Amino acid sequence: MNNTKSEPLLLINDLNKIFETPGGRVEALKNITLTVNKGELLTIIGPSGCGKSTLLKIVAGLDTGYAGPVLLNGKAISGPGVDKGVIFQEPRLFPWMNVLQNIAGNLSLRDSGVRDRVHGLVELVKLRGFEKAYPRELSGGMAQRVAIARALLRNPEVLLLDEPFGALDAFTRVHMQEALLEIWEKNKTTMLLVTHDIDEAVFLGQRVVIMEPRPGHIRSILPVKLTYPRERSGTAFQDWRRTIMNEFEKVEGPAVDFGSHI
Ligand SMILES: Nc1ncnc2c1ncn2[C@@H]1O[C@H](COP(=O)(O)OP(=O)(O)OP(=O)(O)O)[C@@H](O)[C@H]1O
Repeated sequence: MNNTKSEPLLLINDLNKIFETPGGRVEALKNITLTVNKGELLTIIGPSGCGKSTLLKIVAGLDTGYAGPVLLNGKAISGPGVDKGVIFQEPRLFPWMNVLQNIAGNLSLRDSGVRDRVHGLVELVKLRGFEKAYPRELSGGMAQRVAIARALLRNPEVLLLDEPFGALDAFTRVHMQEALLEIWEKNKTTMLLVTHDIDEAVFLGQRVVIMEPRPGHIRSILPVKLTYPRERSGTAFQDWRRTIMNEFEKVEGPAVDFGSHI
């Protein structure tokens, strides 16, 4: 399935980001140009320090000190907001709130509209039966699904996922990748997902952005011309994995995870 409309949502044009540090200037991002279409699922991969998180933070509006236009729906991103959902490696749930309350956040569950939508999201992320559970009672994968539901409740234009499954064991990670694809196919939310895992990048991405460090820049953007669901053990998947891997082997920098699949 390919639910991408060729309508641009995110336009990044010659983005440059420099950190001034006591040790000198760090060119975290250099000449980043990227267009992401509405409904697209894009994965970003690269060795440590190539600027993946910095790029995501800028799109999230969490870092506004950069040069070069970054436009969401034609408007410059000027700060964080509910139109940009962010998922980090750790789910960042409130320990004193149950699943429903964590998803609702500052929205009142007494509002029947909110309640209905929260319950719909509980279904979507497959947490029925755990509505009243507290974060300490959830597995890592379940907690991450709560975080995704919480972001989706706000109807974000784009969901930004920074190594969302990096802290999970390989088995749970594979399940979460499948769950995320299901959510994406049902909800059609545009997603940018940063990962260290080539398998994950190829399994999820319609396009894979390969970044390189010092300075952080895009080395290449490769389409993965495979329909969903993708069969990891299939020849076509392995061929695409090899194509991305071949490109990746040219990247300089610390090693990445070449295979966390089970
Ligand atoms: N707040 C900061 N102050 C100074 N330098 C920073 C800051 N944040 C990031 N950097 C530097 O910018 C570069 C890119 O960092 P970034 O965290 O975006 O990389 P990354 O690709 O996400 O790495 P990782 O995969 O390890 O998370 C690195 O050299 C890093 O040291």
